[in-house]
Amino acid sequence: MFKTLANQRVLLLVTRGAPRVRGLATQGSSPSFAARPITPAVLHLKTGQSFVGKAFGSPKSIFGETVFSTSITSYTESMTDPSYRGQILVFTTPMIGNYGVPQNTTPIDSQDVGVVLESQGIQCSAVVVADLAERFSHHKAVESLHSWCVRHGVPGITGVDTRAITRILRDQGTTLGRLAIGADASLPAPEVAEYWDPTTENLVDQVSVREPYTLNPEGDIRIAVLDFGAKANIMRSLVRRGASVTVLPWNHDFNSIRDQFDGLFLSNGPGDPKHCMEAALKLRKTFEEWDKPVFGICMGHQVIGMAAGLEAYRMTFGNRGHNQPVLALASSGSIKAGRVYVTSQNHQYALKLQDPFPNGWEPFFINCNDSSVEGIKSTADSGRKVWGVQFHPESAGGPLDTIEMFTDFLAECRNHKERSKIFDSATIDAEPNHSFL
Ligand SMILES: NC(=O)CC[C@H](N)C(=O)O
Repeated sequence: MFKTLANQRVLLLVTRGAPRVRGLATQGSSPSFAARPITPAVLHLKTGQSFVGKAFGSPKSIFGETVFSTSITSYTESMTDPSYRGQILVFTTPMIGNYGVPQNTTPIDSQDVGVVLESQGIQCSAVVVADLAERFSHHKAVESLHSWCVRHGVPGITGVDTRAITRILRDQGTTLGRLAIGADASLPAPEVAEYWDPTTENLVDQVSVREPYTLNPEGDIRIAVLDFGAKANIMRSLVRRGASVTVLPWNHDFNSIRDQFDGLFLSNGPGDPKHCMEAALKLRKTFEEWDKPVFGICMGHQVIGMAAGLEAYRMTFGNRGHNQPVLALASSGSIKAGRVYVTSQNHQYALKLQDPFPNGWEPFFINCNDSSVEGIKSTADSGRKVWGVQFHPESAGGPLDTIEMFTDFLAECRNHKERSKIFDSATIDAEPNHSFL
């Protein structure tokens, strides 16, 4: 009796659900679906393991660094994050592609950053999914994950056990890989020496903006962004809070123009932070001579740490996902000491927790899973307002637990600007009046 009722309920749900699914199909869903011919693909790891599957996206073979992400949504945002440059991205979520890909352009005006996703195109070298959704459905979707990858020349493999790959990567760490497509898939795995290691290159230089540009020039405060491979949502988060944002190349001589700005922001970016030592040394000079607020995210946080005298190291498999818990060790603005915040992350390197911390600096956040440093800040008595966080407060995708850190940063920039105005007028008033001499 119970069984029959339960079955009826299931049937009811199915029939009730059907018209809604048909309704959606008229907009933003797969056009007429035709099965693609099967192209073989193999993912080889430098350590000797190989995984056989089916190709999708661009039919070309590539090398890269194989990493895994535990995020369950936002494959479009992750794939356009410049920090994934040079990486073969394995999604642990079994089915990827269900909601397709949106149009990635917005009308460019001074308030907008010109893209809907995190950059103009796909940044990772390849994607690895257990089960590619060939059909998609979303009101904003204009194409499938497969066709988007074809347009951007990015290959993918599906039909492989991403749990098995992830367990290998968790045990042995992020590993160099080769995705072999089509005829290449029947060739033997490459020799160990053939694997290309993207971290030997300065990837930041490949993704950073070439020429400075300004968004929202009417903003009440001027923020300079050093672009190490910035996600678009960082610029959106600053512009939406009223700031004028000038994006500069990662190695720009900020010190020569710093007086035009009310604050400095250092973005995320791909690869090994040691390639950004030049920026860290310039920033050290900034800290010595300029007391306006500075905020950095991910690579930006690592550069702040190196400028402060901390060391960056390579983690075993890094943290990539949208569910990383971090514990705040200090209070600052919207952040309260003792609280745990769930964060979005994508990094392979971290700052070393050293004891004692350099003078004028303190740990700000710590990762609840692996105790890695998740943030640093200048101490209250340092005379500076500087924060660096390893996670992404702007998320895209991921939780918005720490989004108010942008408000905190801009509030400090506005405070500093106001204080300097008062100080400047007080200085002018206090100047001796020589007119009677
Ligand atoms: N998202 C980032 O900025 C990453 C920083 C650096 N490339 C790392 O992997 O640690």
